[in-house]
Amino acid sequence: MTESTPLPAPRVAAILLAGGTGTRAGFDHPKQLEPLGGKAVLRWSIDAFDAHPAISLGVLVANGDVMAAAGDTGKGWIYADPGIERQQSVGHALLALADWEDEALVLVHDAARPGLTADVIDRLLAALETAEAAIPTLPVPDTLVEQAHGEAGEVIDRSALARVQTPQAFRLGILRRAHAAAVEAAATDDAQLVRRLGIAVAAVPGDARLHKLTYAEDMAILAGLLGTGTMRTAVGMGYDVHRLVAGKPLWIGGIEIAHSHGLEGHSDADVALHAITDAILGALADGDIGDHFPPSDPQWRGAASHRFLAFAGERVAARHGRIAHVDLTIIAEAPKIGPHRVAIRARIAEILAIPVERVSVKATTTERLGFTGRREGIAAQAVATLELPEN
Ligand SMILES: Nc1ccn([C@@H]2O[C@H](COP(=O)(O)OP(=O)(O)OP(=O)(O)O)[C@@H](O)[C@H]2O)c(=O)n1
Ligand SMILES: C[C@](O)(CO)[C@H](O)COP(=O)(O)O
Repeated sequence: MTESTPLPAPRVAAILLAGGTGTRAGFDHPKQLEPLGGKAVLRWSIDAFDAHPAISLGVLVANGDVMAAAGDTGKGWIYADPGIERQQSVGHALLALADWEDEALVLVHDAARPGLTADVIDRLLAALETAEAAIPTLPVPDTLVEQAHGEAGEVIDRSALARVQTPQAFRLGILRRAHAAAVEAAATDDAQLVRRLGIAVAAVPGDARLHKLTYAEDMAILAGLLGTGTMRTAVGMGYDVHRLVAGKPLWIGGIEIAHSHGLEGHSDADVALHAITDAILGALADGDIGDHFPPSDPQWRGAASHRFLAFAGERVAARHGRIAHVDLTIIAEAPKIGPHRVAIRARIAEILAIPVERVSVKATTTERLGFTGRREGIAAQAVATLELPEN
């Protein structure tokens, strides 16, 4: 009787799909390049595969710009051009693995899922000891209903459903067959194609951290899940002055106040909104109001200043930050601000799309001293407190 020798462990390749445009995320660059915790989203998966001892080769499917931004890769990586759809991108990666044996194993992963862990890879590879294909899944936490024309219909039994993540793990020969058979038939993932061959797909527990970046708001979820969501507090201050002249409308804090004089300026001269705009830009270290809306530019002549403030608020949102608080002090001998304070608070909160509780409006005189005391002008000071992601 001859003693049987154990078969050598199959080679394992990783296919990392970073060939999409990220249309739904709406960034001005592919979503896989969005920074997360100090590195691009796709870099998280590269690093996770690099760190896993079982994986001997990676295939990065990406165009030249994305590849360049991915930076240096550790263990062997080769590259493949993206296809029009995800399925074609996988097809290109399989061609890049043409000299690999059918018995090898392959993990197909979305670069848009940065929270890849060694545990998930281990579970998938363990499942391939007895199955030809394996995917990570998670239970469905919400009640599910059919819905049409804004009306909820029948409840769907969620105990029979699961959410499918990536990486998806396959015996390479099986994945090749599945893709060859599916040239005419699209599928949203690779496991579907394998099931169409009549081959069973094992389900292993997925991981909440494998949440997919699909929409811009997924970045905040990922930051929380991956522990990169540490925020820093940034404080900015703004100060502005405008001259009072007779017979002009007076705009302060986004509302018009009846008064004998109004403020003079290139725009509507809303001194309060200008101060807050500068405070927010200051906290962002993003220049000042004049950099973004130069007085020399005729398009801002007479402009309503709520546009400047809304712009500053949008800059905060674009950085995935939030406005924690705005504190405004208006310095005027006249008119009295007190009667208008509630309306000004509400208007500022509305422009910035934040709760009114995060807006403070105060007013003071300078006891008839100085230019404000002589009613020659009105000044405003503002302090903005922002919470911004560390990265
Ligand atoms: N032609 C494509 C399309 C998608 N992908 C990749 O497949 C993964 C999942 O696709 P999806 O989330 O749909 O990404 P996008 O196609 O970029 O997103 P969108 O549909 O919003 O444009 C992503 O990592 C994406 O980069 C790819 O490699 N090649
Ligand atoms: C592959 C996938 O991530 C599994 O859940 C998913 O099907 C991709 O879907 P998308 O609509 O192409 O983002």
